[in-house]
This record gives sequence, C-alpha cells and structure tokens, in this order.
Amino acid sequence: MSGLYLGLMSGTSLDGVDGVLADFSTARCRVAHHAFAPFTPEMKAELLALNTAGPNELHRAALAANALARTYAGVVQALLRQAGLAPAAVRAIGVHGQTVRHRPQAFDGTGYTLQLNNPALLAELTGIDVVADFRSRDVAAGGQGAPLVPAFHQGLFGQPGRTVCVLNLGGISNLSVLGADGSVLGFDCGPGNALMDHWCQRHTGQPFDAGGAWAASGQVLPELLQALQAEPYLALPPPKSTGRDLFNPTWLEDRLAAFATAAPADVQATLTELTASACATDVLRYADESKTLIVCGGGALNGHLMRRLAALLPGVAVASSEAHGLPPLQVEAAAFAWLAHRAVERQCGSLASVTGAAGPRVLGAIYPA
Ligand SMILES: Nc1ncnc2c1ncn2[C@@H]1O[C@H](COP(=O)(O)OP(=O)(O)OP(=O)(O)O)[C@@H](O)[C@H]1O
Ligand SMILES: CC(=O)N[C@H]1[C@@H]2OC[C@@H](O2)[C@@H](O)[C@@H]1O[C@H](C)C(=O)O
Repeated sequence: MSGLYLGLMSGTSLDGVDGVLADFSTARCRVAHHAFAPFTPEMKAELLALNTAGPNELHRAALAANALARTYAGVVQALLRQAGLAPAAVRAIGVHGQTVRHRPQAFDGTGYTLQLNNPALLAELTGIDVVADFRSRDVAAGGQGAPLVPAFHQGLFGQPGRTVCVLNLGGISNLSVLGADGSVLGFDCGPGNALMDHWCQRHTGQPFDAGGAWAASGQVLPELLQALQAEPYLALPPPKSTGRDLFNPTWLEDRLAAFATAAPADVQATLTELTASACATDVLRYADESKTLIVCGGGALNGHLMRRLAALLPGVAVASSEAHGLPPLQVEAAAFAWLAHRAVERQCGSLASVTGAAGPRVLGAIYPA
C-alpha cells in the first residue's frame, strides 16, 4: 500500500491553502512537493465574516465549504501534476478545513470546534480517499482539539536528551515543547500574525507586513503593549487553545480605544512585540532549559519578528524550520498528511498531554474515493 499522502492546510491567517505531498513509507517523513493557492479577496472576506455570527449562516457556510473543496481540489491537482502521479498513487488526503469557531473549553457538554469543509466533494473531485474533521474527536474526549501538530513536531524535530521548542507562527501562535525525556507539551500561546495582518491591511492595503519592515519602522508603545499583555488568556496554564473567537479586530479596537492618536506604524511595532513577547515568555516559562527554538508558519518569514524573538531569548538558537529540514510554510500541511496517515492506519494522532483529553484518540473521519 502506498505511503504517499497529501496534506492540505488553510489556517487562521486566511491567506489561502498550503498543500504538500509527503512520503511516510520510511520512518522519517519526506516532503516531496509543495503548492499554495491564495484565497480570492471575496473568499477571504466571506470566511472572515463567517467567524462571527451573521445572517443566513448555515447556507453561507455550506456554500463556503463547497468553494473550499474546489480550492483544495485545485491544490491536489497541482501537486499531482508536479509529481507526475495519478490519483491512485496517493493513499489519502488529509484536509484540515477552515476553522470558523473554536470553543472547546466548556465542560458542560456545549464545547465544540467547527471547521468548514466538504470532504465528500473533495473525494468526488479528486478520486482519492479523504480524511477530515480531525479535531472533534479530541473535543469529544474532553480535550481542546488543538493544537494537534505537537505529535508531528516530536517525530520530525525531537532530539533525544535535549529539550527542543517548536513555535508555529500562523494567524494564532502555538508552541510545542519536546522534552529531553520524550515528554511533549503544547498549547496556543496567543496571537500570531492575525492582528498584525488586520492592522497592516487596514492601514497599508497590504495583506501582511512583508519581512516586518513596517513594524521595524515604528516604535513599540509601552503602555499599549502592557494593555495588550494584560489579556488573561496569556497567563492561563495549559492545556489551552484559542482562535479568532478571542483575538479578533474587536479585541484590538477595545484596547486601542485609549490610544486613538497612536501612529499606525507604532501600533504595528507594538502588535509584533506582543506576538514576540507572548511566545518568548512561554518558552521561558515552560522550557527555560531549551537552547533551540525552531520556528515555522508564515511568521518565520517576518525577519523583524524573528529578530525580536531572538532578542527576547538570549542564549537560544532561534531559526526557521527551513534550517531544520522543512520550510516553514510546509510544516502544518505535512502534519495533516501525517494525521491522515495515522487515521488510515488506525493509530492515535493526538497527545492527551497536550490537549488535556481523557486519552489519545484516532482522529478524523474517512471519506472513501
Ligand atoms: N514574507 C513574509 N513576511 C511577513 N509575514 C509573512 C510573510 N509571508 C507570510 N507571512 C505571514 O504568514 C501568514 C501565513 O502563515 P501560515 O500560512 O503559516 O498561517 P495559517 O496556516 O493560516 O495559520 P495557523 O497556523 O494559525 O492555522 C500570513 O498571513 C502573513 O502574516
Ligand atoms: C482550532 C484551530 O484551527 N486551531 C489552529 C489555530 O492555528 C494555530 C493554532 O490555532 C493551533 O492551535 C491550530 O492549528 C494547528 C495546525 C494545530 O492544531 O496544531
């Protein structure tokens, strides 16, 4: 049976879909191809709108899920073309879907996490088995349903006898602490790029602050930084996860109200510092013995953010995951290819030490081709 899997990730940044072709036929995961399809501005706006309550949500969510499946299918076709493969050569596709609500915390049976997706349509369009809905089983078992990548990080980046930290800087930031003794801790630190992207789009018309150049041109506003850092989520102990449900434009506007005259570039510098300081504080809090921080996700391409992280973590080697064998925009997609592989093999994909679930579980639902 083929060890080739496709992984598709469209995350909280809402920039588009990253896809990889990965080979799990040997012990070490090998990523052979990468493709990216940006969301159109209309699709991005609709997905963003669906993150909050609005009119006729069920119908709009179903249409958005169909559009997502077609975009995912385009990425699959691009990867098959690149690799010169027929659909039958691929064992399965792991597709995350688009998170529009993430509220797992309730312990009264009302907790849930919701990823828009149409895996049946994706199976129909590609002729490949599809694995989807990776988070809800962990939530059903009392877990956060996120983050799920720490188990994959451990296999890829873990080093026996040394504690290694892996930081994903997506729309939200999440940290994996891969302990020297094989233990794994993981949780969402807080904001990643989402607030910076929002501010940048609003004031410069650009979807993100390329290289962090705009933030680097501003000055951190200490009082604003303090107000942002006062967010109680940042001090909560793990297990914990968050999303746009909390860190959204309304959250930012509420805190900016007292800083109406602040220069936009200074706010961008401060938002970048918020992400850097929240993540660095967590590294020091949960892995102060670690000398290695591997950074993945699009934030690894933000040079200013990377320099701020390094400055806040003296003695720690802060480097992009590229330097450790896998480019930053491929890590999460590869994780979902791996999670599909685990589901197909009926192996657990989650770590109860990370999500707080009653135990590890086989994650995902399989839609045969
Ligand atoms: N050259 C760059 N300079 C600065 N930032 C960048 C650059 N390239 C990408 N980014 C940032 O990375 C983001 C995309 O990152 P990524 O694809 O890892 O996020 P995601 O998968 O949507 O998020 P999540 O991990 O939260 O699910 C962009 O929205 C942008 O903020
Ligand atoms: C609910 C949800 O979509 N969570 C995402 C989000 O984006 C980053 C962070 O918040 C992380 O917890 C998770 O994604 C990665 C892939 C994960 O599950 O590990």
